[in-house]
This record gives sequence, structure tokens and C-alpha cells, in this order.
Amino acid sequence: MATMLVPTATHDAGKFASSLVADMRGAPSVALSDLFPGHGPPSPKPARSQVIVGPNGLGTSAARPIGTRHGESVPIPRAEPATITGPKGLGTSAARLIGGLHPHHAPKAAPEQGESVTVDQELLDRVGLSQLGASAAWVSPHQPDTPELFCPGPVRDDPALGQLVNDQLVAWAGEMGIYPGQLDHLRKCDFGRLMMLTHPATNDPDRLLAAAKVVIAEWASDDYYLDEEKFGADPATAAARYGLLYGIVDPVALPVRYAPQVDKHLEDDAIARAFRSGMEHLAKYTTTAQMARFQHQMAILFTTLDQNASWRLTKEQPAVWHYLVHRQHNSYLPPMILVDSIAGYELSPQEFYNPGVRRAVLMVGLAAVLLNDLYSASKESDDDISLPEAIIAEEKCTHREAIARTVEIHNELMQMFVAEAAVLSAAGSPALRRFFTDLWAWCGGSRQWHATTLRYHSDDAKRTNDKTQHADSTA
Ligand SMILES: CC(C)=CCC/C(C)=C(\C)COP(=O)(O)OP(=O)(O)O
Repeated sequence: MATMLVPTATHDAGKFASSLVADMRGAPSVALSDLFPGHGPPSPKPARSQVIVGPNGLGTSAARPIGTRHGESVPIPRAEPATITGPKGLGTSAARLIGGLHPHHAPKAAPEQGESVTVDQELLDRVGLSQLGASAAWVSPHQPDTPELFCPGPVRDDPALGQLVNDQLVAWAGEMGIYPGQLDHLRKCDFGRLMMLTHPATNDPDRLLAAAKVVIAEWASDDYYLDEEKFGADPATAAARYGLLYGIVDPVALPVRYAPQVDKHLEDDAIARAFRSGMEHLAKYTTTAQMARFQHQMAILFTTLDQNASWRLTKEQPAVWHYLVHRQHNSYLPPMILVDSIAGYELSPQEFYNPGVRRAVLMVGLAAVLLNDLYSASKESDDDISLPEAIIAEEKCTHREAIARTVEIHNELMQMFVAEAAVLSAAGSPALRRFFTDLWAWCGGSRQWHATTLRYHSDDAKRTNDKTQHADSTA
């Protein structure tokens, strides 16, 4: 049976957003504590006290059919080319908002080290996100040495829907020929459940399947081109393969003489085939602009996967800031920015590409994928490139300290996202507020999946936990 884990305030997207953002109680913090053997934070209060089983169409008041104009929306002011808001001075360039916001609405400066983000409560009240600033009960008061993730739990859990999507996904993967001989494992990883958890705004299995196909094609390319040598992955050839793959994601238009070779490539390469099929399915639910932004995000993803391949070849452990720049784009943004397409509304390109919105989206995208760095350590090889590993190399600290620092960085990004999303919501359309809310929900669903999926919790996990303990005891 489907369960909504937060109230569904269908008539007021603002209230819905605030309840969503304010409620951390569904978050599976106990699973995070596994990363800190012997130092688990207390179990969260069950979210079920707030369970409302009921109507579909989360926050539907803010939703519009795909492709309609936002006639009644409050447009974000046009970017003034010369407008630079935010902090100035050395080391602050990354924190500036360039254009797109009235200076009055600009979030305060990014926090200094050790400082927490402050949000404008009056503003939050005005945009209907009153509880948002009060939601930061994110450091476990009982275990001060054990940081708590500032990340919600899942909004909806509908195991039957997840299973339906998973079954269809695995069948499709078999047809495409991806994950040959691995379909049982693929089924157990339960990417259908990931889709059900991350897109609570729709119950339509076909929409979820469309999103699932491209996600699994992305993962397959990561596994088979870059990560898993046992599957033929090779950093030396990864960039060349990603280059060809992008010609499928953003279909190339070749001279007649050469076009058949692309068809042949589609016959030969299961991942290319999977992308072609997945993109066709996705196109059922995207406007031209939504598809274009997805292709753009994929181009960025492939570029950073090439960057990753180059680090593997040179055996370089990136500096922490290099890694963060890399991971901001080698992130979950491709699936995350589909939240409106899959839910059946459209955030306009003007708002999507507004620099302030882009900044907020980049922050939440990085935070979401850092969660992967926390949970996926169990399956990664010894020469893994991840934030904890980069921190260990740079700061000469223990694995435990590096994990704690990673959580802190994640939390800072999430807090900044919340603060800036609130400010932007004040000036933006209802669709923008909904988009931020849906991204937040995506993070909650993703967290749940990472905490439980067999992809990161197989027998191999024990081997790595042993490795973790060893690293701690020898540090
Ligand atoms: C879903 C998606 C955007 C996939 C492409 C890249 C990718 C697999 C990630 C961003 C996830 O990170 P990572 O490569 O570390 O994933 P695994 O831990 O190997 O599952």
C-alpha cells in the first residue's frame, strides 16, 4: 500500500514545501550511523505519526500541464548583466549571485568557515516557507561527535509501484543487452524503487520507467566504460567511448555516407542502444526545453566522467576543491532535473537557467551525490576517487574524520540550498517553488535508497567495513 510520509497540502504549495523541508524525521539516520561503527545517532522518531494516506498529485496547485505558459506567475527579474550580488573579496567568487535577483532578495554571504547559514525569517514567512529555517535539527544533540545528515527521508513509499517499475526496467535492460549476466543483481539493486522514492509526485509507472531507463543507462556507462574493469571498463578508452555516446544522447546528423556506421554502433553497443531507447521514452514526457536541458546536463556529466578517467590514468588523488568542482557536475543532476517532466509540469527555461536558480540547483545536486560517496564506499575499489578519500589524502586524517567532514560539507550545501531556494521562491513562479520542493523530495528518496539498496549493501560491504575499521585503527 502506498504511504505518504508527509502531509499532502494540495492547495498551498508553500505550506507543502515548508512541511516537507521542515520534516527530517523520516530520514534513515540509523543507516548513516553504520558508517561510524559504534557511534550511532539515536533512532529518528518515526514519521508515521504524520502519515496521511491519500490523494495523489503532490502540491498540484503549483503544477501546470507541460508546455503551457506561466501566465499568472511572478517572473524572476531579468538578469542585469552588471549586477553582482553577494559577498565580495578574495575567496568569495563562488558565492556570488550574478544577475537574476534583486539585490534585496540576495541571500546573505556564503558562510565563513565554521559559521552556519542564516536565513531571513521574515522572508520565509512571506513565501510560505515559515518552518524552513527552524528545521535544522541536524546535529544529533545526544551524540555531538556524530554528525547527522541534514537531509529529509522519503516523501512516499509505495513498494508495489517500485516493484512494478523495477520489473519493467529489468525486462527492458535484458532487451537492450545491458548488464549481461547481471540482471539478477540489477533486479536486487532495485532502481525501480529508487524512481518510486525520488519522484513522489507521480504514481504513473510509465513516467517512472522513462526516468528509470535513462538513469540506468547512465549507471551502465559509468560501470562499463569507467569503473568496473571486470566488465571491460578502461579509463584509457572511456573518453573516446563517452564521446560516441554523446552522439546518441544528442543525436548526431552525419553525412549520408557515414550515418550507417552510427546504426552499426547502436547494434554493437548495448549502452548506446539503451540511451537511444531511454531518450525516446523520455521524450514522451519532456518539452523541447526540458529535453535540451537534460542533454546539456548529460554533456556536462560525460565531460566530468572523462576528467575522472584522466585522474585514474595518472593515479592522481585530486585536491579536495578539484574533487568538489568535479563532483558538482559528475552528479545526480541529470536525473534530478527531470523532476518537473516526470511530475507533469514545466519549470520555464527562463527560471531554470536563472543564475541564482542554477546556483541553488548545483548545490543540491552536489549534496545529493556526496551522499553517494558516503554510502557507496563499500563497492568501490581501493583506489577510489571520492570526497572522503580526497580529504584523507589532503588532511592526513582518519577515515572516520573524513566521513564526518564529508557530512559537514553535505550539510552546508543543503543548508545553503534551503536558504537560497527560499529567497528565490519569493521572486519566482509557483512552478519554481514546486521545483525546489521536488528536488528536496528527490534527495529524501535517494537517501532512503542509498541507505538500503543492495548496490551498496551487498556482501562486499563487509569487506569494506573491515577496511574502514582497519583504516581507523591504524590511523
Ligand atoms: C545516475 C547517474 C547520473 C549516473 C552517472 C554517474 C554516476 C554513476 C553517479 C553520479 C554516481 O556516482 P558513482 O559513479 O560514484 O556511482 P556508484 O557509487 O558507482 O554507484
